[in-house]
Parts: sequence; structure tokens; C-alpha cells
Amino acid sequence: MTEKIAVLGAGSWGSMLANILTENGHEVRIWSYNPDQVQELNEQHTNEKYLKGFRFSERLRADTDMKAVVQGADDVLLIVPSQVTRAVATDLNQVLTELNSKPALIHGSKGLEQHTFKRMSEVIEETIASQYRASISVISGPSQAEGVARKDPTLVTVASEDLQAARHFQQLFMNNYFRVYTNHDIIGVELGGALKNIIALAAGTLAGLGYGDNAKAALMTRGLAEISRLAVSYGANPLTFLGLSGVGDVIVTATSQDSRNWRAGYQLGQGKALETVINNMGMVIEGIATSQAAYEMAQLTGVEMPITEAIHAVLNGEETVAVAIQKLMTREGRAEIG
Ligand SMILES: NC(=O)C1=CN([C@@H]2O[C@H](COP(=O)(O)OP(=O)(O)OC[C@H]3O[C@@H](n4cnc5c(N)ncnc54)[C@H](O)[C@@H]3O)[C@@H](O)[C@H]2O)C=CC1
Ligand SMILES: O=C(CO)COP(=O)(O)O
Repeated sequence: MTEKIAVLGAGSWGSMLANILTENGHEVRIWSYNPDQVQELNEQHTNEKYLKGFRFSERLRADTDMKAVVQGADDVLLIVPSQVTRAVATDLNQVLTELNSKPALIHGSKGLEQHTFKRMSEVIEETIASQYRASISVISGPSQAEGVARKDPTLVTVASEDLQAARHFQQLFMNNYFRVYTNHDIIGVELGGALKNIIALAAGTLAGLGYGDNAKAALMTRGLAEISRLAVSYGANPLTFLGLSGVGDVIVTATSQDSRNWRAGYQLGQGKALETVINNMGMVIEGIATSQAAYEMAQLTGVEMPITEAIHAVLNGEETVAVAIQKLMTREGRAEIG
């Protein structure tokens, strides 16, 4: 069945997901606050700053007017950087109030709100009045936008407390290059997607320093151990971390040169200053804010997160990368499991 879908956010992932939904036969409108980007998408069918060289479906229409985009939509996908999700959801709440409409909601952002440590579904739930929303779903998993643009076979998961909602979105997104699973564990899926960005930053840093495959494997394995430990303390199912939004997303972002987090880490490893790295990227590096949130969550809960602490110290200029690695390597010996 053809649905009307509003996508809020036209960065690399928002525009890529909007294109998938359009190719799947849905009527998709995408919102961006940037008029130049809207014009480029509508006239050239490109989004060069965010997805170099990719040509979008001519059926995908963009607009700067959120109300026009959301009007008549059966579904709304929010997909902006995590630290602005609350602001965009606040505008959406206003629009839904004016339209008196209750579309199905899903988001695809991978981060935690700073200071509150809230997951994005919690931020959206808090922001949209209850009469304008039912359950909130999340789409997550190992899915670099650039890989989807090349039609690499890509597998993701949609999580929701409401499995019917998850199945609804599974059907909307599925096609022969984009396969979608469902998962009931929204806490684990959202925390997996957010916290793996810390491991991706660290993996890029090791590569930038010239370290090799042993270091990469060590970091990915022990990184997964600590992010799942924190997530389980917040109610996640540990098995989720063996799945697409756990080990799957750690593999892609900690090894892919398409990953913004990996690329940021790589430049840090090569000795560039954090500010320079952020300015050069021009796209969101979620791991920076999320490592701060995870560091504070670990302090609060007493969960041991040595890699997160190390990344936090490096990003805050408290330690050099070399000192942080030495500290990690010379920690007291301990049992691997338990
Ligand atoms: N790029 C990718 O391959 C993937 C990204 N994600 C996640 O998707 C989320 C969005 O990421 P990207 O699309 O990559 O980001 P991006 O950096 O490519 O684009 C972000 C978009 O948000 C817009 N934006 C920024 N501040 C805004 C504000 N205050 N109000 C409204 N719009 C604003 C920008 O104009 C831009 O269009 C992130 O949480 C990311 O972790 C998830 C999977 C894959
Ligand atoms: O989450 C992603 C792929 O699954 C995208 O990661 P980056 O934001 O590091 O590019």
C-alpha cells in the first residue's frame, strides 16, 4: 500500500532513507531548514554536501515548510542530529497540533541527549503531546548512507515497544537491497546505535596512529563489552548486542572509512585538533556528545567503561592519546568475563 511519508532532516541519512521510501513507491516529502538544499534536491536531484555524486529519485520532493511536509502524512521519520532532535520535535508538536493529526512516528538518529542522557524515543515522547502520537519506533543497524547509495545489501532493525508498529515500518522500508528485521528491545537498539559511535571514534584514532588489526579487534571486542554492560544496566537485553544494532553497527562504523566517527578519530590520531576535525567534517559526529553522556552515565551507575573514559579524557584535552592507550594497556589484569 502506498503511504504518505514526511521525512524531517535532509542530511546524508535522512535523504538516503527518504530515497529508499520513494523507490519503494511511497509518496515522500522531505523537510530541511536550508532553502538552498531544498532547491538542489528539487531541481538537481542531488544533495552534494551530504551524499557526493548520488542522484535522488525525481519523485522525492523537498520543502522548507514543515507544516506543508507533514500535512496528510501517514508516517513521520525524524532524522536530525541527536542534539537538535528536541528542537525539531518541538516544532513537529506545534505542526501536529495545528493539523490535529496523529501520524505513526519513527526516528533514525544515533545519539543520547547531553545532560539528560535521554534516548531519542524518550525525547520525542516527552516533546510530542500524547494525543498526537502512539508508539515511537527507531530504525538502526549497520547502514552507512554511502553503502546504501551503492546498493550494498544492507540489514537494519526497527525496534518499538509496539511490535505492530515495528512491523508496519519494516514493510515500508524493505526492498531487495535493504532488509529490515524487527526487535522489541528499543532500549538496547537505541543505546547500541548511540554508544557504538564512541568505539568508532576510538577505532579511527588507533588507525590514525598507525596501529593494526590486533588493536582494532581488541578495541571492538572490549568496546562492545563495555557499551553492552552500560546498556544492560539501563534495561537493555544483552542479546541485542549480538545483533545488528550491537556487533553489526560496531563492525561497520569501526572499520568503514565512510563513517564520520571513524574519520574524525583518524584525524585525531594523526594529531589534528578536535575543533579542526569538527569544522572539516561539516556533518554530525555523534560520538563526541555521546561519549560525554556515556562517561557521565558510567560515573552515575558505577559501570566500568575504561575505553569511554579514555576517549572522554582525550576529547577534553585531559590526556594525550599515547597516555590514554598506555593507561588502558597497563590496567590491573582481570577476568575477561564476569
Ligand atoms: N549518515 C549515515 O550514514 C547514518 C547516520 N545515522 C544517524 O542519523 C542522524 C542524522 O545523521 P546524518 O543524516 O548523517 O547527519 P548530517 O550531518 O549528514 O545531516 C544533518 C542534517 O540535519 C540538519 N540540521 C542540523 N541542525 C539542525 C537544526 N537545528 N534544525 C533542523 N535541522 C538541522 C542539517 O541541515 C542536515 O540536513 C545521526 O544521529 C546519525 O548518527 C544513522 C545511520 C547512518
Ligand atoms: O551509524 C552509522 C552507520 O550505521 C553512521 O555512522 P557515522 O555517523 O559514523 O557515519
